Amino acid sequence: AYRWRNPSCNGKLPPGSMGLPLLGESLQFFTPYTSSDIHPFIKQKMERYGPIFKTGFAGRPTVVSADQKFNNLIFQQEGEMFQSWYPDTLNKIFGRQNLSSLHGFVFKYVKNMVLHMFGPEGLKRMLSELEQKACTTLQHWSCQDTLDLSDATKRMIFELTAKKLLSCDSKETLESLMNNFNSFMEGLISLPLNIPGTAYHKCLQGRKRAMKTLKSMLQEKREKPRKEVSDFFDYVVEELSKEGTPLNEEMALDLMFTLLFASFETTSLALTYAIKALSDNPSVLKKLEEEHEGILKGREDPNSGLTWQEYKSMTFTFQVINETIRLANIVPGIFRKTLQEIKYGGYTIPAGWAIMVCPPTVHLNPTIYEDPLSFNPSRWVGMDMSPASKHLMGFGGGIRFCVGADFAKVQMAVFLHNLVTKYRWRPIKGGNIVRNLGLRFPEGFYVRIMEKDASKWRPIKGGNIVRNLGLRFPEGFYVRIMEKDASKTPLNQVVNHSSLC
Ligand code: HEM
Repeated sequence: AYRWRNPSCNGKLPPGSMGLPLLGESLQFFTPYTSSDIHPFIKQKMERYGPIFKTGFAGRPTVVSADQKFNNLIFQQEGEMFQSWYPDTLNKIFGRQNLSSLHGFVFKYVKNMVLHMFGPEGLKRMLSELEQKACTTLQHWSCQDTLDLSDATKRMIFELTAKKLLSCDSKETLESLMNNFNSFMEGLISLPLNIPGTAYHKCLQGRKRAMKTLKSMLQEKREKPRKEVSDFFDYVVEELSKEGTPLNEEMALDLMFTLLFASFETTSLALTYAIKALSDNPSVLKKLEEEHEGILKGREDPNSGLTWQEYKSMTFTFQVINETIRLANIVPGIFRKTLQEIKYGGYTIPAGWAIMVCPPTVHLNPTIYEDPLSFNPSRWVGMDMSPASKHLMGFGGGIRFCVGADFAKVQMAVFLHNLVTKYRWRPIKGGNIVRNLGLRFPEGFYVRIMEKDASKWRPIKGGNIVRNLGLRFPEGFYVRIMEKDASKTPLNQVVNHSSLC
């Protein structure tokens, strides 16, 4: 305990406290919180010790950095002074392979995949596939009375990613893979107690089952390799068949699992956050709608799909995405370990210590972003929009910068384009909507999102009700009010609001 609390060092260690032996201050760090602000634990420590402080995290002495210059040094010196590192519990969960050792493959293969998809023909196909997925998903969503946005987005991105990575179309396989990933995610940040019933146990079981599915898919692919490489799994199979390749089957499976994990949870969270932020900020939504309506108006053929030029012209959309990445803080901590003794800012950090770069401390710093907690995409006008700028590290930085960043942005932009040009929605939570609407609908009524030409539905006419409802539907939109048991209400039997008041 003494040695844990007083680590040896050839100089002055950053200030801070180490917490309990081994456990350190992990529990405080993982305390859930509901605000969009910096984690209260980090905030408290920064106020007390400044932007660089020491703590104990996941069994390791750790230095947390909220210092911009130090963050840059950490990203730029990857492989020299610092190296990617994940807490040991994560390595255990992810299998025997250290995730870091997969970096070379990840980089090469994801680059290949992206190049393949984003080549001259690939690009067109990619946009059309993404748009098709957005259209079918939104159609499905609009047929439901209400939906949990976070779950629904997750499902959509998972299906899309599984298709691009594995060409997996089978509903059952997707369902089972997704369930296993969900179990995995739920226990990823939990106490490592491998006893049946615990979240950690479910997490390990989820991973085990998902790996089994991936293994049988890989075997199938190896038995019947395709002539043309069309998904990411094909690249892996091709590489496995090469003589002298350092990639083995176990690493390949770890890689597939990691990629599914790295891409679906992050992108779906970002999209959910964007839609929520748009709902909460009507003026931003209006501006976004205008940009996308403009794209539709500028088309010669109104039925043609999105083109790359159109995508590139989405200036405001990119600002919305940047603002989302800044505020959503999807990856709240990026981990490294020191390969040698580091001297910085008068402090000495011994070799072998963990370093945690904390992006929210930069993203929510009021000296960089005025009124940092407000969702204001226009703040990006004239700012460095590159996703790897020193003020935006949602996708990391340096050589480990997220290889899927461009892919994630295209997915988000295409989905938002289809959402704002064809649909309207309203956030509801339980019976709240009844009170929020300002009308006296009985508790339990729902408002449904509709396609613009819902002409068969009985209209509650005029802009008045729209304004009264606090909804921002343009004139001529229809609102369908349904009884709770909407499944039994025939489409043409719509309740007029006046009869409910
Ligand atoms: C909004 C969506 C996303 C966010 C916020 C995000 C965030 C990040 C961050 C912060 C890193 C740096 C990790 C580090 O330095 O240790 C990273 C790396 C990475 N991301 Fe993403 N990511 C997103 C989407 C994706 C997608 C769609 C893919 C796959 C197609 C992907 C695959 C990867 C990979 C392979 C790495 C490199 C891991 C390594 O080199 O160790 N990510 N991502």
